[in-house]
Amino acid sequence: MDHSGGSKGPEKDGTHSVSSAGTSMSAKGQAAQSGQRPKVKITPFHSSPIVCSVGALQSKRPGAASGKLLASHGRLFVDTPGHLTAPTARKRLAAAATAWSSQHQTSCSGSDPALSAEKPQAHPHVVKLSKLVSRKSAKSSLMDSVKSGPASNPELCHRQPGNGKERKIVSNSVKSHSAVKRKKRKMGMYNLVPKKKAKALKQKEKKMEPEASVEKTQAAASGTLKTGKEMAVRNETLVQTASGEGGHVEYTELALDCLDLKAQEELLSPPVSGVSADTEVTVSDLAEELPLCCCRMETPYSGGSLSTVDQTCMAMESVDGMLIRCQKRVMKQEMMRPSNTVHLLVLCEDHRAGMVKHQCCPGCGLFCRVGTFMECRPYGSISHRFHRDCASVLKDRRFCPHCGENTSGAKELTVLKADPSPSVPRSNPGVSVLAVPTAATLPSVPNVPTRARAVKYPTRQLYISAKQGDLQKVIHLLVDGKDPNFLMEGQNKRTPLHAAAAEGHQEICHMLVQAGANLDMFDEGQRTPLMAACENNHLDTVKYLLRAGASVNHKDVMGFTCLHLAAKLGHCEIVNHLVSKASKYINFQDDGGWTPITWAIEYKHKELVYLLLARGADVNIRDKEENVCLHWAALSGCDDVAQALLEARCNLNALNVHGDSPLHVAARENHLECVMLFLSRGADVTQRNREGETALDCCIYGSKVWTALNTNRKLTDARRGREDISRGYEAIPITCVNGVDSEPCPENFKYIPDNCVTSPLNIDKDITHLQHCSCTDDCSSSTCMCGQLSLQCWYDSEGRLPLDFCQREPPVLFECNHACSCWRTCRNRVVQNGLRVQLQLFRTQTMGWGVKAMQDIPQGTFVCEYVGEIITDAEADKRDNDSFLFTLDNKVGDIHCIDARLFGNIGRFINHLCEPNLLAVRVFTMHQDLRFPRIALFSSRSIKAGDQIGFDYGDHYWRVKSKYLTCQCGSVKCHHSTANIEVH
Ligand SMILES: C[S@@+](CC[C@H](N)C(=O)[O-])C[C@H]1O[C@@H](n2cnc3c(N)ncnc32)[C@H](O)[C@@H]1O
Repeated sequence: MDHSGGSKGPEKDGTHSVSSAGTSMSAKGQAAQSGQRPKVKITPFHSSPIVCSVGALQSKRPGAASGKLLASHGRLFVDTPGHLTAPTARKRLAAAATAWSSQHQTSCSGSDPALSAEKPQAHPHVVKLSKLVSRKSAKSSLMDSVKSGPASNPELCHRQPGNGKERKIVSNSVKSHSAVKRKKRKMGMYNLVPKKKAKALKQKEKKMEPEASVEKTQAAASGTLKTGKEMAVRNETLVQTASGEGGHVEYTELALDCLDLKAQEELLSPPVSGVSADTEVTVSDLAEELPLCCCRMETPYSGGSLSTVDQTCMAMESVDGMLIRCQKRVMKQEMMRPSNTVHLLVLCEDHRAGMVKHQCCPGCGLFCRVGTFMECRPYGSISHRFHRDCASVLKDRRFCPHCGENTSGAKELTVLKADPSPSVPRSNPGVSVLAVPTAATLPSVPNVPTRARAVKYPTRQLYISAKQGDLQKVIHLLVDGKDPNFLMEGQNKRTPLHAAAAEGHQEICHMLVQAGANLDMFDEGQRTPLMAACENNHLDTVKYLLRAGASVNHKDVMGFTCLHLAAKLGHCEIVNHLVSKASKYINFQDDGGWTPITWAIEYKHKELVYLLLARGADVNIRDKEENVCLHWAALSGCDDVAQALLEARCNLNALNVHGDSPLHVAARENHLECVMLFLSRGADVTQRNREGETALDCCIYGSKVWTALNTNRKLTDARRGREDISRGYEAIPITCVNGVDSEPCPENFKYIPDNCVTSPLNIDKDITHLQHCSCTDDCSSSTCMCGQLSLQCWYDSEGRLPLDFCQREPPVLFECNHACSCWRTCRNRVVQNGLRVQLQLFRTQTMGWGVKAMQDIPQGTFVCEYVGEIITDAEADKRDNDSFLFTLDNKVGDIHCIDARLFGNIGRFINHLCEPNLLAVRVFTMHQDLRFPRIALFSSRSIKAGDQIGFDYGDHYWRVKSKYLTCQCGSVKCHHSTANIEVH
């Protein structure tokens, strides 16, 4: 490339040797004579050897240098599933259904304003490209690794609801068993049966059967007694005052824990039919024993430590269609229930007392204190309360579910307001309306025929019906005693609640929950019913499950939360609801380190991305490959999402583990819009990844993305070059301007701040050969205070040469260096400190590029060094372009040159001035090999800001060059212009 700029004519020929008095340039006359192409070197010095410095040559002195609750809210039903007799279930489910409807009505909220969050403008550059260069998503690879299945996950195994629960139940039985041994309880698991009534019942049953299945109970009881004896059964006779009859009634209490486990199970569980599905059972199968109450039974609590929430009474009152749950604090953890057809309850003292008084209906488990209910008074003052529909039915005859007495003697009572009974004070602050309110909008519970179980279904039918949304059948099956927590084989061990939630059958969900379904059961993938509802976009079901107490922060085997699932699938309303309920989970990371917004970005759910941004999603969270959200936007090619992320301050220059920036990813994926956006935001187009690739290297050659990147790089280089041609290598940036023509900033050389060599020159840098200063104090000008003068300091306190510095025969300067005893900050170090004045490369009118001062420069100031490639004179002769040769000829040994043609600094652009303001001085700093001085340019007079700086190339130079070139310095005193030459 042409650097000569305004230079006129060829400059690469003519061998000359010229010297002048002040400064000189030399040309090789011998070479010219031998026919070689002449080389002219700038030699502004006299041809005298370097002998000026005091002691410079004579004093080389060697050696002188010296980083769950398993149960849901209000549900501790972790033992046996609820077994509902037909009327009980109907009643209870109807109440639940009423409650459901109200809840359903009140739960559906409107959309969130966040959904209408500000949407960023799409980037105007929209050009489609054809080919994608993609790398397998790290996400998929990580996903693969995560998909190893739940079996490998210890937490999953631990939480396997089926296994865990079964183990737990067994464990608890054993635990309670051993607890009996350890501790004598006053209230144990007593089966309180009035002897007489038991006898009466037996007689009645005898009359009624033969087909009645009392045998079953008897068998169990028999087993009970047998085992009870063996286990030292505690038999007690209780005496109750029967004021109505004025006599005493004897009750025999049998401790249930004296039963063997199998017997207990038989007593506490519904009859398990071995009949296959769809097989009609016989009449004898239909016969059942009359279930009597166990209001005085108590079961030790076995669910571990209870949370504060669960320390409240679980008693439910039914008042005018409203279910009201007592929330008083419980004092005892032992559980009670009115019959084995309903759940075990932890009760407050009031309700414990009410339970013992038979005020809780064995059919539905609701307390009978307000409203209309039946009262059986078998013995005058003894009151058994139950609901009309909850009476036990046998052969179309109805019996008190507490004692088995015929209900013909029972009376219907209506208590309009709170029972004045002290057990439940009217103003009891511990009683409140449940979070699940009641209303009348639930589809009416179908009328399940009492005892009409003509068909037995397998438990799995409950799952199927729940999935199909067959509410009637679900209720029927629950009434039939099917386990609502049954794990469906072949369906990832999901429960009926999973199935109902996944299909959005919230009314079935409610029935299942009411029947004891665990809200947070995991399937094989460690997913909960809430997750199933979220994944399938059933907002109402999600709302219901959350209100019912489902946990929102569970993670599945891949670490997904509900939010991840909903975000991945773009379920905006679900995400909005989840975030509104539990915003703290918005930045949860799954096993790949991805947050919900990462998934929304990757799957291009723009509205969802905006929603999550508005909700405060963190866009700079790193995934396991160190990607931030912008990497994923670049991968998906959504420039408007990328823009929104940038506005949310996502890091444009974030690098992942591969060293890729978002620009790399967008370029590789050929997403032009994203590439343009990133470039417009200042993405670093020169950034290299770990494979050394820039974004330009990653894209398709010749594509529009390639064109955009290539153009940008050129512009970037040009801009940077204008801003600082030294590329940051100088302490002060050197700007480049061109107000003359269209010539761009020079790029045909490599800017180097210090001289370099391209072939070995054996510069002597032996420290023992270095002159040194022994000053331990400040090195002062002219005279070293240490008294062992070896280096003379020419610089004044401002680091300038003195005004009387000999410009005609400038002395050679030796600066202090590492061999000296002084500090690095000593005064005798100027040239080695580099550029300190503001300079600018500018385009001259007649001399090509030149250099100007951008500040006032006092005389004697070090301005810059002439830096280039140090080559031998012979090498210089071989080179074509001599425009940048500066000879180091010092008459001491081999001649060398500095060629700044290929490697140089700002000095290479300094022109010749016939009235120079710079003076070239030979300086030694880090070595003192006299063949290789540094060429330092000092101001020979004061320079004004804006003045072009230049030195005298020497008469020799012009003698040679005048044939081809006339000086364009413009000085009235110009010695080398054509006119002046003619004058001379
Ligand atoms: C070391 S370079 C200086 C930078 C040069 N002007 C450029 O554009 O790269 C020396 C060359 O600059 C040009 N030059 C320097 N001083 C000049 C002057 N006084 N008159 C004419 N040309 C000059 C000549 O072409 C010379 O060969």
